[in-house]
Amino acid sequence: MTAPITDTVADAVDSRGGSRGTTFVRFLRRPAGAVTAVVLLLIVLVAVFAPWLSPHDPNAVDLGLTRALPSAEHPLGGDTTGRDVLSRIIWGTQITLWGALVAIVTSLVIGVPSGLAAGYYGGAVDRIGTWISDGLQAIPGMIILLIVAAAFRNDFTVLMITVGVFMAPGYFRLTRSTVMAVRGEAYVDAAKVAGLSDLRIMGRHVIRAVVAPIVIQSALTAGMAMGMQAGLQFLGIGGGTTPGWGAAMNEGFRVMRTDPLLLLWPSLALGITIAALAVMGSTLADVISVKTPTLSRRERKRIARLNAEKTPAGATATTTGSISVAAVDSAVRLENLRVNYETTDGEVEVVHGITLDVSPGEVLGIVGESGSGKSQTVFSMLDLLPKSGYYTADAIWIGGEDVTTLSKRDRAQLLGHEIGYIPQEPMSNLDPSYTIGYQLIEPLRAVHGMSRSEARERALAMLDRVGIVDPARVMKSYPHELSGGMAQRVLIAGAIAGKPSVLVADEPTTALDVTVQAEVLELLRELQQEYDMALVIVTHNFGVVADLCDRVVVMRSGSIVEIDDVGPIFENPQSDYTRELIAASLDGAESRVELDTGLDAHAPAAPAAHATKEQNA
Ligand SMILES: Nc1ncnc2c1ncn2[C@@H]1O[C@H](COP(=O)(O)OP(=O)(O)OP(=O)(O)O)[C@@H](O)[C@H]1O
Repeated sequence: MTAPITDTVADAVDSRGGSRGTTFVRFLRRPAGAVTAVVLLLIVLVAVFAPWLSPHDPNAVDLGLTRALPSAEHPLGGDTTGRDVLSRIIWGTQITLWGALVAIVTSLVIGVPSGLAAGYYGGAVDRIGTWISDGLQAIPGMIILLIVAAAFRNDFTVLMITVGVFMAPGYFRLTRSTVMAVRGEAYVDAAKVAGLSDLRIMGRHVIRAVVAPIVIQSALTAGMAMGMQAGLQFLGIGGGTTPGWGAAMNEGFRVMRTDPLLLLWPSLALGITIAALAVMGSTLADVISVKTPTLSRRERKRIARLNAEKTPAGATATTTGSISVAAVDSAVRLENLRVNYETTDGEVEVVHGITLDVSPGEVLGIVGESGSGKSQTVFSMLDLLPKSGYYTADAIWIGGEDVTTLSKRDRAQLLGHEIGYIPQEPMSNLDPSYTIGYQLIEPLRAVHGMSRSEARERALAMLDRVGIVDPARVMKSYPHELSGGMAQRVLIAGAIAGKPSVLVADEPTTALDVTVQAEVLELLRELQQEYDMALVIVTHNFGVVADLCDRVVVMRSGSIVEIDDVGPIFENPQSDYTRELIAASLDGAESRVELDTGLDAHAPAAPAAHATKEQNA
């Protein structure tokens, strides 16, 4: 038996040095992250080394320097009272960063513990915390700041502490909602059961969930605090003799017409710092939320090779399912297909080595409960897995050719030619900005090399064929003008326009009104027979299976539990799971026969209790 693929991937990941790098490393790998890190580091260095970097005393007045233009000795010139602008900007960096730090620490100290307590305990603690937070937000902060400035003689640090108090509700709400989302997690219960104190659980386990959002929030709050600080200084509050950027902007603003540079320098300093913090916040959010970095093609091949090497000689990989015809005679054949996703918890295998095939002209149903791996199986067939996922397979045969040897590009060429695809959600698969005609004609021209008039003719014919009443009008319509049933017919028309030999339909009726489901299934059956296509239909409805399919694959938790012709599956299911699925699917549903003989011939809901293909033919 082969080693579990996840072990091998873990090995591979470890061999690359930890779980694909820390958040910080991933942040630095992004161009925006690297640039902002460098910019912010420089700003911090300027602030720390201000006494050494500043060429002059920032408060020293030299009347000869009044409004002086930039020169070699004073690279940014002099201000309105004859002080060196560069020195004041450098010292202003220190003041600005200090102010932001004071405000953030104050917000953190107030907002995070109170948010933790409110989210963790809920009830009265939460209510009181929320009232205070709402109350703080309702108070006009500027008036309080003016009072504080007057009471504390414009003390800059006290003012920034006050700014921090007004920013604390942001941290409170963020922490509270994050904690609420995790407080019911099994690991929190487990910690409680283990007898840990609430304080310890919050401090050790729950706080971990809030660290990432708080770091992001802090980057944004720092920018806001700097903006407020500059705003206050601009209004002449909290400035004093402190060489702050806001005070410099105030001065520059007053002489903007005659000495615009005096406004430019502090504005640039503030703008660059706030922009860097904002970009850092959004890049961090990106890095932290998108925790599914993709493995390169080469890496995936290496992992597949490592797995193969781990398989003992003579042993074959565990696989479920079976095949019915020789590979070259099949329309599609999957051999030992595995699908993996990279998640925050590492590599997860969601399809565990399945083998199945479809003959030309055959209808194969893939059934199973939600999450059983049906869609992942067909996405692998189509090579349409999302970036964070990948498959490995001994072979995937399409039209008698093993397509795993093809390049990504050649593989894509099969779509629309060899394989057609009908998705689950018709509306979201049509572009709202283009007419139906454009969306049908474009692929026929681009993929099938038809002229505009040929493509238009084919599109009209296909729309007519799928039962669209006024094709010429629908061609001019936009998706929002169509009903769900019409949209699905349009997509079916698009899928078969290239006359594929295999049509893959992923729950094609799930999103449709129950009254049109049967019509769409009927249409699929007709088209499949008319074009003699193999049809792979994903569903969790055994009624659909009974109605449409020749053979059925029953999937559960990423494996095939049963694969057989429709007759035997219904008459004598081998697995209890299949039996339960049939019972659940058909329980209480009217049969198609009952519906067809009923009053409304067009109202056959979830098709098909005990109907068979023969009965419906
Ligand atoms: N992007 C993803 N990242 C991680 N796991 C995923 C991702 N997409 C799907 N999965 C997992 O793969 C498994 C199979 O999903 P799949 O979509 O194939 O189920 P399904 O049988 O088609 O279900 P449904 O009938 O609900 O569409 C599920 O456990 C799902 O959580």
